[in-house]
Amino acid sequence: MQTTTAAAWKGKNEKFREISHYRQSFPLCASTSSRLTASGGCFSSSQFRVGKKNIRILGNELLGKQVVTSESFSSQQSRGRRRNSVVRASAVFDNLSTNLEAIWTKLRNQDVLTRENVKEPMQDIRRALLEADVSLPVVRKFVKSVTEKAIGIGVIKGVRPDQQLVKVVNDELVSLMGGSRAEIEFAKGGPTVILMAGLQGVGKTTACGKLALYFKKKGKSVMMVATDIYRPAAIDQLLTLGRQVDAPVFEAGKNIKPAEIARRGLTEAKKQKIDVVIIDTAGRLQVDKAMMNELKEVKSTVNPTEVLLVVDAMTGQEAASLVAAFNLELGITGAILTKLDGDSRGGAALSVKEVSGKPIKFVGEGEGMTALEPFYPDRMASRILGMGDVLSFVEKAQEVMVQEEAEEMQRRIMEAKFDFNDFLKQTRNLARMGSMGGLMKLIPGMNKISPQQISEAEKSLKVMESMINSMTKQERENPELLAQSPSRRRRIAVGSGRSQEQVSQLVSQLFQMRARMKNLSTMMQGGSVPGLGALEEQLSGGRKAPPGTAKRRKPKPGLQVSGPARSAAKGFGSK
Ligand SMILES: Nc1nc2c(ncn2[C@@H]2O[C@H](COP(=O)(O)OP(=O)(O)OP(=O)(O)O)[C@@H](O)[C@H]2O)c(=O)[nH]1
Repeated sequence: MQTTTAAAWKGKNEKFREISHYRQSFPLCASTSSRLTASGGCFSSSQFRVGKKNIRILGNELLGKQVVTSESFSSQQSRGRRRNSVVRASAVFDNLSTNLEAIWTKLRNQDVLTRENVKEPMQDIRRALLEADVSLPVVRKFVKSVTEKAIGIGVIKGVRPDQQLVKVVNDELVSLMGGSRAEIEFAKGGPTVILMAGLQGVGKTTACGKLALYFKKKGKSVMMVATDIYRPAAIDQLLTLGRQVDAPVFEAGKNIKPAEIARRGLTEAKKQKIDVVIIDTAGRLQVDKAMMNELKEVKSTVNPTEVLLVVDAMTGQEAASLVAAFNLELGITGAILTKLDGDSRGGAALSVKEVSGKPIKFVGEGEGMTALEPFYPDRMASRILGMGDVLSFVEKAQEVMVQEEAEEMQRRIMEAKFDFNDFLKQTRNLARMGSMGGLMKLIPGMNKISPQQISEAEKSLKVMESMINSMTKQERENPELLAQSPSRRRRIAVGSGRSQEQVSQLVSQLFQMRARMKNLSTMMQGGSVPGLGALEEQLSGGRKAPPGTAKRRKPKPGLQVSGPARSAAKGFGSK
């Protein structure tokens, strides 16, 4: 039978915690009318009043912490039918997925994505994300970034604008959730120590058991350490879970400081040559000084490899703020998002990384010990959009387009016809790909470029774009006109708000690029790529002034190009 947990009642969480604790601490139920069994469970059919609702308890489970209610039972029954892990996580995003689906249809009759026609879908996306309980600053940033990327795409042959938008939204969702999977760090020597932190009832102890099983399946030996000396039955709960997953639990009773228990546990684990030590800690109703100090003490005592904050998905964007707060106070390495199988709207999964800077490392999707999965941003994004086939179709079409463009570009390069239109197209292609970083990595020999150099290059490309936009059609197609005419260069400088020196430099760079690219293509045919150093220099923002530009001590009105570009630039320049 499926069960709903005490904490699984959004908004009634705390009440249920109380009930849960009553059930462990006192022989009477919270309703005062039902007696508890000796083991802490209710007799069946007890009544609770939570808010305005009467909740009837139908049965009790392990450790008196799980309750099946009349209300939860029917909804759980229908949910139970869909109980494989993929579908369970999708269920969290059901609303968001449905809302997004409706949005794509609004673009069906468009030819291309423009600032105007994406406006309405973007407002809808904004609303859908807010409804999913994603935090407002995150939503704003997301919408801005999707808009910019969407309108920069242009036409991709055979791909509809709505499909393009799906792809952009997918890519942005992935990057919002951290890009790639954040793995658990393992200690270089000695046991890997994982310190678990979190508020009361979020699923810390359960997550300890789940993690223990996860590592055991990976062939590691695991020990759990019980340092929650405050909650009655917390130690028993961990011992039971330990038996369930077949992992030893270190406990030293309740009359000893948590940091000392942790220290002794670690010593014992070292003695037994245990690979992974998971330390369960006490939760509080809210972040308070005493809790933080205690955690800090445990942390400094055991020097953990990982500090994982367990947060409840049902608290939505609050979960994200909590991760940020704990990170500031304690310093954490990541989060475990629990109860993603519940009625949450998914906002936490989307907000945590952006709000806190810390990744979600695992998600809990049920009460059972196997209901824990590593968090993969790309898989989660696909689940939200549910459009895997559209995504791969757009990717394929983009590849084909890039290839066709590349072939055309290559032809023009070979013929030394690379002009300012090509230059602009390339600049826009780079922008369309999000960041130059991704592209650079694909070019052999270019992956050594630092992110700072890439961002400088991106800035410098923007400057270039502004100057090219001030050129006439003729000048773009025929850069020789600019090389020969200082007055044209002056006009462009005024029009683009740049200096004449910058315009001269740009013109000079184009000729150098022409020559180098020609060089490059000849070399590539011969199998070597020695010209990349020069290209790298070009793209890193022209830090070194190209020879023959206005950076020379005595700028000349015409342009001269030296080095490898000399042959191509021959004939242009000077008055
Ligand atoms: N549905 C669902 N329930 C969960 C999940 N993780 C934990 N729970 C349930 O949430 C309740 C609280 O879990 P615990 O592990 O006891 O929470 P805790 O954070 O250790 O609580 P304290 O020790 O009091 O701070 C239990 O009933 C768990 O079965 C999950 O991923 N999904």
